[in-house]
Amino acid sequence: MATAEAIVAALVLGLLSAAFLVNFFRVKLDPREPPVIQPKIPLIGHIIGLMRDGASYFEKISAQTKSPIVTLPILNSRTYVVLSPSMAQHIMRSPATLSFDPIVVEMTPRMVGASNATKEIIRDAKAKLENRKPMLDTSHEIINPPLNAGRIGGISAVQLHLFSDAVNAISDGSTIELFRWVTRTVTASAMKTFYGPENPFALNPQLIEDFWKWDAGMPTFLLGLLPNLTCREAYQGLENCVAGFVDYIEKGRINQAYCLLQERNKLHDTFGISTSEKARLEMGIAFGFNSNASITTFWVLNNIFSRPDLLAEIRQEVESNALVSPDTISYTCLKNSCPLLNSVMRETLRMTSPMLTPRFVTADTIIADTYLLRAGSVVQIAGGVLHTSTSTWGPDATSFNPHRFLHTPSGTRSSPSGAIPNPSSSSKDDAVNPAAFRAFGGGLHLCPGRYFAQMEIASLAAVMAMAFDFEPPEGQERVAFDPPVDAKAIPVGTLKPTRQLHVRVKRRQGMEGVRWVLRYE
Ligand code: HEM
Repeated sequence: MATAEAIVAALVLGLLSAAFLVNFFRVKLDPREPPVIQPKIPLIGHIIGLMRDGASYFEKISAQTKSPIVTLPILNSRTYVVLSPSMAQHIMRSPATLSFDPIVVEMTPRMVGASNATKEIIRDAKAKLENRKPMLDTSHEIINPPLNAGRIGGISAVQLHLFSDAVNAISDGSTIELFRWVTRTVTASAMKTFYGPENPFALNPQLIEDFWKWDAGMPTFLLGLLPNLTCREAYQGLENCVAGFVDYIEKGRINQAYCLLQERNKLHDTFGISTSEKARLEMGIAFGFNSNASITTFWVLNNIFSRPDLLAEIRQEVESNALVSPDTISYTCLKNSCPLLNSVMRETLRMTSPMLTPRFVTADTIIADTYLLRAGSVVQIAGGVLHTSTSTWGPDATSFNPHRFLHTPSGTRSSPSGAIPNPSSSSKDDAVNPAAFRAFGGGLHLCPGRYFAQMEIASLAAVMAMAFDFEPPEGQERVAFDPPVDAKAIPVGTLKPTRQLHVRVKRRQGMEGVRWVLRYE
């Protein structure tokens, strides 16, 4: 009996202490904050959900509410999640207190394994006291203008030349794993274009593989889960690339790089960042150059080649409007005169880039004249939810519709049959709010590389469509298109396929001898 009483007492005590701990840690919410979605397991339920379901967890959250923004209590803090395009617009219009910079300060060093000292340099807390621009503002001013649409002609020409060489080098009838071929081709080319012919990846091509090993471990790096112990391959990949960049900087080869990289290197020198730490920061920007655009190109190729009718239409469009001589494709014509190709590219981004565009709340902020966002919290825009909302895109929101962006870069709502109304018959209500398309983020930090990225994706897709048929590899009856998207991944960027896709690349009949030229103008 005494033992039973002791057990009951211990259980009661345990429950009381658990209740005390939950209450002690439970975040104190203000009634003006967005509606709260309580997790099933107190304190950590949302963390478990996010780890388990990745970005698709937000779809589960969205199904529980009609509110345009919600509060998720996590431990003794909260995260706000935006679930509507108009609320996303409000968030993007408040960069003074909903800032990307603290996220960059926290995440960049984790991503590239930089030291705390570098983190503090990036934070540049003294800037205000010293009455000068913070380092990240200057960095922004260095990086963004040379990536503007009007200034990328030179680097685009280099990149397109390298793409043409890579396409012409494919031997007729060979079998390639498409994801690997595209990502490695784009990486090798972009590194040459941005860092010059003696870039570390050109001198040691094994670093291209190391880069992608690192890329595969990115969620672990960003979550700070001790990548040196928990994902050794990705960690070693990063360290190898960093060593390559150290050598590159020490040998003065950064002087061969595109202007923004040279200026950025000088800025890092001004702030006293050491060579090894500068090398790590190069990996941060190389991620921007290499990752999302190449993964998107893979999906665009999959989406076009898996639909014979679409492939025929795209070939017709390119041939009529962008083939400026029998072997030459002009990107300017692809951009201006190939609406179907551009629509396919944006639709592909909608389906595979559920970006979260996080912002840190630096001071209490009332948003949309209604909701209080508390200082010290993070607000994220659930790109996946916005990209698949039937009320925004129409009843076929979760499927690929190549015509969705045919008439406008923001997209048009589909009819119940899946048709996209053409502009003459469509009403204003059919136009999709531009804030619903989240692939390139938005506001002050809207991706500055988007013009370059679209040039890469459209050009590589067009030349592959013109040059090749994709046939099943030997022993396979058909090409295994449409590998499932890794929807449960924490969306660090464009989602990857969950399996390989092998294709036999056959030159098109009558075009066997063409040496393709991609040019910018
Ligand atoms: C399909 C390809 C790409 C996608 C989907 C993409 C997406 C994004 C997104 C979502 C952001 C954050 C925006 C925000 O928080 O509002 C971003 C930022 C950025 N991207 Fe891209 N990106 C792509 C390609 C590129 C390329 C090719 C470059 C460089 C040439 C690049 C350079 C950058 C830079 C420097 C930033 C940071 C902007 C800032 O801090 O203000 N991106 N990108």
